[in-house]
Amino acid sequence: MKAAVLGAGSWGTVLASLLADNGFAVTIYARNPSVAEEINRRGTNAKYLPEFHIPDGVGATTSLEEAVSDREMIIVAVPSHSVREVARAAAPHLRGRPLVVHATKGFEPVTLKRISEVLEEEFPPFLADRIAVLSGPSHAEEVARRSPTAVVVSSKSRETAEAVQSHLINNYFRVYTNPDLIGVEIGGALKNIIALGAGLSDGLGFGDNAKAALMTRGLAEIARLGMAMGARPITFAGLAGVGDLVVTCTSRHSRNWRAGYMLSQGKALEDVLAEMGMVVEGVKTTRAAHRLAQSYGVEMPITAELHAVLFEGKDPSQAVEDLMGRGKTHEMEEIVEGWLNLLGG
Ligand SMILES: NC(=O)C1=CN([C@@H]2O[C@H](COP(=O)(O)OP(=O)(O)OC[C@H]3O[C@@H](n4cnc5c(N)ncnc54)[C@H](O)[C@@H]3O)[C@@H](O)[C@H]2O)C=CC1
Ligand SMILES: O=C(CO)COP(=O)(O)O
Repeated sequence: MKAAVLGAGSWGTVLASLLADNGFAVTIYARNPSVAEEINRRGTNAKYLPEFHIPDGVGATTSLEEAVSDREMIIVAVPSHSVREVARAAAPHLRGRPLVVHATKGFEPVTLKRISEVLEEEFPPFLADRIAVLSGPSHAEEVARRSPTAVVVSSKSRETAEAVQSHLINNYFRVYTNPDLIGVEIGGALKNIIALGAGLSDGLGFGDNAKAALMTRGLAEIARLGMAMGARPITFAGLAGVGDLVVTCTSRHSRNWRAGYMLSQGKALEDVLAEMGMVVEGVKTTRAAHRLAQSYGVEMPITAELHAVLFEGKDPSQAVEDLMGRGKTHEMEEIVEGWLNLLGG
């Protein structure tokens, strides 16, 4: 079986290696020729995964045509702002009916569309039921060392989700399926906002109470927007919801947490992003979620405060004070309502 992975960053490289472990011949599409050459010659991708040796069975190319033609499966692992451009360029070269799995956590910045919607628009209609999302708590650095990981795959088509599950699952990578495509995509995207907040909270010297509060109330607003956009509330109790939230808010590998921490130390956003050298999806997703919350009429106080800190120059300590000083409210009302709607509908 032959697969392609589009995007030679940390996640694309590790997913390609996972597929090679599962017996696939894999071609990574790398935009940067020196990265493709390093993967082919030395079996490394040192910028993103310093000590990782890419297994045999993985090669790289800078030709999108060579990467995608004649593949059983194509994994899209570029940042959310690049998905449409890459998909549009790949579309004319697709042959057969490959499974198309995206591993991108975010929304398209301008249109606010989910990534599977972008792929559906750019790929031929006969591939619409072959599109899936892979999400859940999965830092590339840990999958690289084959540390036990559990993730979730969703698609409009159960057959597609189960086919992807069969191709990706192995003894260190446990793959579940979930029929709620919208919820799985939204959980993976919105958790990055809360991770930025967790980094800020830790950097400001707040304790575990503060982080637990942020994660739990963060999950409440993720679920609130998710439900408004058509997700099932129960999805947010699973790997794409609470699972990913836990890993991203507590792991030293988290890019979004690290960015939040650096911001708390007084660094400017542009400097933080330049220093990271890797995509920090939560920044663009904060902007997207803030706009989505307004258009769906959903309250997202943590997201709104982070938006003010990132883009309106608000002092993080003031943001915390304003969050703590909000009017009194009830904890679970909207979630319970969502459940009741689900049970009734
Ligand atoms: N790193 C991780 O542990 C995980 C990342 N993800 C998600 O996967 C996506 C990619 O993340 P990472 O690999 O961490 O990012 P990264 O910053 O390590 O790598 C991104 C790669 O995409 C390439 N790229 C960007 N625009 C491109 C374009 N127009 N054409 C071709 N290549 C392009 C870059 O050159 C780079 O190689 C993000 O949405 C992220 O949220 C999801 C789960 C885990
Ligand atoms: O989505 C991820 C892990 O599931 C990676 O994002 P972070 O590196 O910000 O945690």
